[in-house]
Amino acid sequence: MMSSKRLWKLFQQSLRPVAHQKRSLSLPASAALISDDNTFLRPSKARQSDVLDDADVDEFLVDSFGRKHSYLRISLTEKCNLRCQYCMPAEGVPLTKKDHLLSTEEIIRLASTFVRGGVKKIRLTGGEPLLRPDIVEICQRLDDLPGLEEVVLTTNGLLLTRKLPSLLKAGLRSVNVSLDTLIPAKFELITRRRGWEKVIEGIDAALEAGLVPLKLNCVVTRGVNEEEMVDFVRWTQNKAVDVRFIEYMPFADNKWNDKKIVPYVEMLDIIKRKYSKLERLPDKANDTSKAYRVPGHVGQFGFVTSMTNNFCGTCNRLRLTADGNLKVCLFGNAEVSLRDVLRSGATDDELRQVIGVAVKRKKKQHAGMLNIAKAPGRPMILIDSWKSFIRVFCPSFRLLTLPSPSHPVHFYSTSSNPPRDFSHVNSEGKANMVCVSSKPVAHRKAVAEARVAVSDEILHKILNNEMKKGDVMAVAKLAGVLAAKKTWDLIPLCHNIPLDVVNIVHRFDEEKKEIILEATAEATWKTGVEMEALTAVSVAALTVYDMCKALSHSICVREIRLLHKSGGTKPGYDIHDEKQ
Ligand SMILES: Nc1nc2c(ncn2[C@@H]2O[C@H](COP(=O)(O)OP(=O)(O)OP(=O)(O)O)[C@@H](O)[C@H]2O)c(=O)[nH]1
Ligand SMILES: C[S@@+](CC[C@H](N)C(=O)[O-])C[C@H]1O[C@@H](n2cnc3c(N)ncnc32)[C@H](O)[C@@H]1O
Ligand code: SF4
Ligand code: SF4
Repeated sequence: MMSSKRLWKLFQQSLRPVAHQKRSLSLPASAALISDDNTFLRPSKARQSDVLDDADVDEFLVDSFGRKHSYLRISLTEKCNLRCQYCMPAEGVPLTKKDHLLSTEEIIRLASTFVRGGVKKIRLTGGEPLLRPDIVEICQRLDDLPGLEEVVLTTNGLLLTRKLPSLLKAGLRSVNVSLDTLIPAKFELITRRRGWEKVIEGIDAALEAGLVPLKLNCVVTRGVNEEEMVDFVRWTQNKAVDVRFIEYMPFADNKWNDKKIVPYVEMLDIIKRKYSKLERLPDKANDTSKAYRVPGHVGQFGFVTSMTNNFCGTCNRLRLTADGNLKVCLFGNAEVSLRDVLRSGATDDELRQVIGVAVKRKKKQHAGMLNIAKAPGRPMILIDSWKSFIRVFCPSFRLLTLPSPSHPVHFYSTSSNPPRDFSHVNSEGKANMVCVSSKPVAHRKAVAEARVAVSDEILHKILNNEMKKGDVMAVAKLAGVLAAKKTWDLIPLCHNIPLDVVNIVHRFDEEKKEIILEATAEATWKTGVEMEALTAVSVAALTVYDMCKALSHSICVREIRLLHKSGGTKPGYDIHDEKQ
């Protein structure tokens, strides 16, 4: 069988001719942009319409509500050169170690898996994406991916003037720039840094380069900038900008309470006081923004209403954090580490499988305003939102969600500093299901026992089958057999083994007042059945408890243990040998 490395190499090689061919295409007049050194910029890929075509999205990118995910947002870094009050603490966020972040190659590899699955648009974000030294290379290599229609970027604009020419050459198609105020001193207050003039320069550079309409992101916060909205709307008179007023999103870590939110309807009212006649523009499918225009203005404005009027029904977005976690929802806490899956040498199919499981778990909509406000982490900068929670409440916890039985390669990692001494968690903190593909099929047998200590009265009633709930031992044995068959469902890293037989017997030790349950499991397979035998007696013993608990709660399940194990390649185990 071809190794995944070889497969990947072949895949990359197969991309090159296509990429070269694309660069030699003649430039459509509308896309002809001239850079500052007077050379033609890289042609943007042609798009049929403003709406992403999601017709050919593969099943693994379709969630259980039928939403097709054709839009991927990749956070390139957690670092930022601003400290916006609503986003970051003054001291910045704790940074992930460099080798735990996705490398250039890993970003491209993961992106290509998504793109081959039907992703048409990739937005680079962060942190501040322009701080990533390889941003131009990433842009260019993403643009080379056949099937990807556009690579776009969200930035705070500080470094935009400097980086824009090379980014455009690399194929960047559009930019969203964040700007919350038109007053330089207020900029410093909101972002805790200087640089308003640089952002304005960046905006002008983008407009001059023809990136119109240029989307501006303006987070509106009560008591800070809501009165400035009319000034922004005035800006749209002569500038080809689309100012999006964003409802401030509260979350536990940004320490601002939800009273800071200015709801969409209130924002609209404030603007209408100055501009009474507004034109409501049609919203594009999957748009986060409700669009308006003052009649006669060149530009437009809109509202991103995540808090009061969610747009989850048409959500087509997935996110990749800088350390490689897939977030299926901005506000979801469960993340799957695609970096870990990738670094374990997974094939493309395995990656797709893992992504598919996560996508299928995507919720219908976000958890509502109040729950969002309580959510740990910083959803907008795409850092692992559970890190802080786990560190505080459960420092040694590494495996957030355990593997789904039907999807063996399914790693949920929450830490970059894993323990070293667990056999089923390797040195990178990954869940490690032992591969048994090379093991021989052999007859295997295991016997386990459990003891249940009961009162005289209970023992007497069981012996005489007088318990009100029914025949205790018959029910317990049945429960044990069912449990054995479900062992791989219950014990996370157990294999699914086709059992030949499970047999449970019991005897009474009247002197010790114990019921002794003994389960034998047998299979002809590649791996042993001791977990099946142990699960069988455990559940049988618990069922005895359940059947009898009306009479006493001092029933004690004890000594669940393996008595015998044989078959396969390793020497057998027998409790009697151990005693000798
Ligand atoms: N609820 C929710 N809000 C989002 C999501 N993505 C972006 N937003 C909001 O949109 C704002 C602007 O984000 P941008 O990075 O510019 O991306 P965008 O507006 O989605 O980008 P395009 O629609 O591609 O232009 C953010 O501040 C969020 O308020 C999302 O998936 N869910
Ligand atoms: C997290 S930033 C990353 C990209 C870049 N640093 C920037 O600021 O554009 C992406 C967008 O999220 C927005 N954002 C951050 N925190 C937010 C919050 N608490 N509520 C609403 N939007 C927020 C920012 O204004 C920005 O437009
Ligand atoms: S919103 Fe963007 S610019 Fe502001 S702190 Fe967050 S990541 Fe940095
Ligand atoms: S909150 Fe989640 S489901 Fe709703 S639009 Fe955002 S990412 Fe999509």
